[in-house]
Amino acid sequence: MAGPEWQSLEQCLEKHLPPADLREVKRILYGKETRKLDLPSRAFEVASAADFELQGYAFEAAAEQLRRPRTVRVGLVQNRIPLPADAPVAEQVSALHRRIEAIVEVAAMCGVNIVCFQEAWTMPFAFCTREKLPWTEFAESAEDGPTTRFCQKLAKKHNMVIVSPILERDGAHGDVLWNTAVVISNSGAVLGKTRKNHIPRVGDFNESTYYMEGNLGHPVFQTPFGRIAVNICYGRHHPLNWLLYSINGAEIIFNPSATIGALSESMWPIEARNAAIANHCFTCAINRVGKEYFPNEFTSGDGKKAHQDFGYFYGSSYVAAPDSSRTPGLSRNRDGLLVAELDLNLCRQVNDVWTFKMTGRYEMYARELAEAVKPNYRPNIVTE
Ligand SMILES: NC(=O)NCCC(=O)O
Repeated sequence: MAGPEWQSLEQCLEKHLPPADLREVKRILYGKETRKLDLPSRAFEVASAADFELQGYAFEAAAEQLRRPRTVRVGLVQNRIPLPADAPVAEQVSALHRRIEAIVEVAAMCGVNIVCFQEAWTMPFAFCTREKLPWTEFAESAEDGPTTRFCQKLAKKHNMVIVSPILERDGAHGDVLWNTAVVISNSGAVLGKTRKNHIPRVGDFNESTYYMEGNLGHPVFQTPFGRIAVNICYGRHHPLNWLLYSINGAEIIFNPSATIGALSESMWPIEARNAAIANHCFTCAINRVGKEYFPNEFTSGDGKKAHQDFGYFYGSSYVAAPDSSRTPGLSRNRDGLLVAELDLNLCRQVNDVWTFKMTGRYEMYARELAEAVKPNYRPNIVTE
């Protein structure tokens, strides 16, 4: 499996396909072409000096007579950890704050209204180790921890909604941990929080060692820039999880993730895109970048040798739209900011054409599911 030397699917297609073939391949793999955003040259200069990639695209909707365009710019941030995983905890957190602050400055230059960071962005993705200390020391209060306070300042300064996925320490309930995304309003107030509903039990993703499945349901946050929800990482494999955010009115669903190539790279371009189509909304898939090495070896419980890394986090963050179009991905190997301009009117326009909300048989599914979860359920299999 390719590591950082393989930059991206897009770069490979562009390098090898003749233009006519490339057009057709892109039509199928990426849908209607997204327009390149004209971002300020200063933003590109700052991004380049700070060694991160900047890309911008716009999704368009048809003009309506009664509604004005509902245009919003989202920013997706992917990054590697700037310090090694065995550096002191406070230094790692501080280095990540500085890195994200620099990227958010550029997001502000690009007119971003809502920015979302990657899953557990203030720490290395240490859940593979199954060790408690020092990793649990990265957990913070969602309401008033140092990272939330840091994000509040940024949100207010840039008039930007910030989605900040962290490892949460819940002091009000016995100091337990959660995998949480804090949503901070552009006013700087904490609008609320949402928790990861599905915990992976696959490969080295040993996350149930640290926290349990979220207990906050499927909240949707009304912001001045649209209704948003956060489906954290492994939740993207669960169509009903996306559905319930959509049923609660989400127009944009962020999917902050941490996932590796050997496990999920072939699923990555499909799942968030499919969710955008199936739920008539925009989805924003964000993945971290690079390899993270841990001080102590761990095994994957598969009879193979112990090792000190998880595998390769392949970045490739992208935005998908309800009409099946999507942006190209950020690269697999660099920190990056993807800016996407969305016209939220597209959600209802596609809904009116494809009518999934109208043709979905929710009452039938609800009835049958209610039966299927009963312990004495007998599957409805017809035999001769
Ligand atoms: N962080 C996380 O839930 N990763 C699980 C692996 C995957 O969903 O690809």
